[in-house]
Amino acid sequence: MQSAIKNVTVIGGGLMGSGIAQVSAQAGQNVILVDLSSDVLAKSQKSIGANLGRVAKKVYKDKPQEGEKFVAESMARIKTSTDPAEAAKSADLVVEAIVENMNVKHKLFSQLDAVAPNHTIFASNTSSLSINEICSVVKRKDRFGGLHFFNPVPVMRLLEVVRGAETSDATYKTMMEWGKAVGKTCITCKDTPGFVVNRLLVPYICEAIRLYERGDASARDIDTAMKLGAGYPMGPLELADYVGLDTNKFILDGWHKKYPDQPLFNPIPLLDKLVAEGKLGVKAGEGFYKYDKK
Ligand SMILES: CCCCCCCC(=O)CC(=O)SCCNC(=O)CCNC(=O)[C@H](O)C(C)(C)COP(=O)(O)OP(=O)(O)OC[C@H]1O[C@@H](n2cnc3c(N)ncnc32)[C@H](O)[C@@H]1OP(=O)(O)O
Ligand SMILES: NC(=O)C1=CN([C@@H]2O[C@H](COP(=O)(O)OP(=O)(O)OC[C@H]3O[C@@H](n4cnc5c(N)ncnc54)[C@H](O)[C@@H]3O)[C@@H](O)[C@H]2O)C=CC1
Repeated sequence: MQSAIKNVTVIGGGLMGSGIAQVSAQAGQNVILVDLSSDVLAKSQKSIGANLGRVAKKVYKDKPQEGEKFVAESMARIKTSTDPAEAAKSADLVVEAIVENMNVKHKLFSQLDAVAPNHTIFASNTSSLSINEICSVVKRKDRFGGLHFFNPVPVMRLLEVVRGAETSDATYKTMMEWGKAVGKTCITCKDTPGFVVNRLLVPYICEAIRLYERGDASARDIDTAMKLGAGYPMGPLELADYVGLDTNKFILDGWHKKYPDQPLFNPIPLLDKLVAEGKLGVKAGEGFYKYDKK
């Protein structure tokens, strides 16, 4: 699948941004990966190299030399920068994957809107914020939408393409084509809380935490139940630890504030307690389970 997009600027070089940069470069796009921290960028490049190696091992199983060439060429397509404005100047598409905070996203997009070429499409990878609210600060509302990837980006095959109230047909079509070009199956979402996946996943995980909090079953049994009884690759509490309990809480709190009458979004005392104790899941070494710290 051809895409009109050739130059992609990915802003935020953390977990999601590095994955988005990887799949874009793998698909032959020129990428600039931006973060405020050059340490983060160095770490991202390292993890992208390792993950490309995993892909190469699989795709070029019997042709190690071609595998090495694939890794080297993909890596060469990724430049890095600590200057978002400068990096947006050559972009056909900007994908934002910075911290999940409306004010910070507003600040970034208004800065980019002033310098990016007219044709440049802006997209946010937000998992829980409204696309219409994020794009309220830019003039190019017709060239703005959501491109919501899933973690781990190189492995998860879905891309949610979110149409805001003013996203044009042309922008939507370009985003869908680009998603296909980077190897994803795209679905179309409206700008509703959590789009499709997180609107279902967040209440599901929260109900699992409430079930455990009530003492109805052990954490292990809840996870085993959903893996063996419903065919999920991870149980809900394992997934909560994997995503990060702070992220779970952040999303829940934001939605509770916005939709106080929706009981599914009510706060969960056990989740609040674990986060207050710093038990944030895999990244902290402990959440519902204990992990070796990386
Ligand atoms: C309240 C909730 C709030 C959520 C809100 C925030 C989040 C969001 O906005 C949206 C999200 O992302 S939600 C999370 C979505 N992700 C999931 O549900 C992951 C579920 N887990 C899995 O699929 C597998 O356990 C998983 C794929 C992770 C690991 O699979 P395995 O256990 O089988 O482990 P492996 O054998 O190591 O890996 C399987 C294959 O994948 C390859 N691989 C893994 N990581 C990779 C990476 N980073 N890059 C490239 N390849 C990678 C690995 O090589 C292996 O390949 P094969 O050898 O061919 O099988
Ligand atoms: N973690 C997950 O499973 C998923 C997260 N998302 C969304 O993706 C976005 C990023 O999430 P993660 O990658 O998990 O976060 P992360 O914390 O791993 O990475 C964010 C990066 O953005 C950088 N950053 C912050 N402000 C910046 C700015 N103004 N300019 C340039 N860089 C800046 C930080 O230095 C950090 O490296 C969030 O909106 C999140 O909701 C979406 C799908 C899944």
